[in-house]
Amino acid sequence: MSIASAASSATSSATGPAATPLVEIDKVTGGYGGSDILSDVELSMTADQIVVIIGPNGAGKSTLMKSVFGLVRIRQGHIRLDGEEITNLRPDLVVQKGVGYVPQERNVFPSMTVAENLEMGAFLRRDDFRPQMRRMYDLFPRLAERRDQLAGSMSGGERQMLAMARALMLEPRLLLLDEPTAGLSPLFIDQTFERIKEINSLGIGILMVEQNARQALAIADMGYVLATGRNRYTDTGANLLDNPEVAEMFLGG
Ligand SMILES: Nc1ncnc2c1ncn2[C@@H]1O[C@H](COP(=O)(O)OP(=O)(O)OP(=O)(O)O)[C@@H](O)[C@H]1O
Repeated sequence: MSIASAASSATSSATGPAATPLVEIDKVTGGYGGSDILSDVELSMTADQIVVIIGPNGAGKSTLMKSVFGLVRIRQGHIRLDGEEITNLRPDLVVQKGVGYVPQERNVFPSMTVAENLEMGAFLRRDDFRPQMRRMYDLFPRLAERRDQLAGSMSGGERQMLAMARALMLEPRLLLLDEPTAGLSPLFIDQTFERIKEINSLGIGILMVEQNARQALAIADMGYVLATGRNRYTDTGANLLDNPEVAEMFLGG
């Protein structure tokens, strides 16, 4: 499916009378090995939304993202993608269902060029992926300029762009971003949030964890505050920014 057709189907499903959520995390409890990190966590979003997860260090934000991607053992509860059960599905199968995941670190192949990284991102495609590659170069002109440069020699911000573009090569309907602005300069942070809005406007749902919580909530349709593996606050991004308790406890006053 092209990005354009993904956009139109996402828009119609999100605005239809009984829109199925793109992602539904339904009372999920789970973690690593025998110990639970997440307890009864709930989250729901549609394909037209940007949803941000914030919370203190160790709250389980990355674990929640990983649980959608099949990297965490879910002991109780369900995760559904467009109504289809994906609870504990293997990551390679989650990718096939249309989920892209950009982890916080080690998200590009440093010894490969930009172009080779994008080709690697298209590994599951049987069709001609070059049109999508051109779309990525349009979306991230910086990558086009540096297509023959080794990813390992690029700046942090450029690597983040490449990691996002690589995840988009399979034209996912959901993009999971774990701290996409971590370690970036203010200019790159602004640019990254702009790109994220642009990707979302193509009909791709964005679920992201962010430490730059104020800026992330400012572009978010919904925000989820997690603390000690549980839902603490759930509201629109704007309302969370306006909530004095949230500001004091989770946004640094
Ligand atoms: N692979 C793992 N095996 C065991 N425990 C883990 C693993 N990854 C994370 N944890 C633990 O799970 C808890 C939640 O970690 P997680 O990375 O989800 O938190 P977070 O909210 O994303 O934190 P931060 O903001 O610091 O990145 C922490 O106590 C962490 O030590």
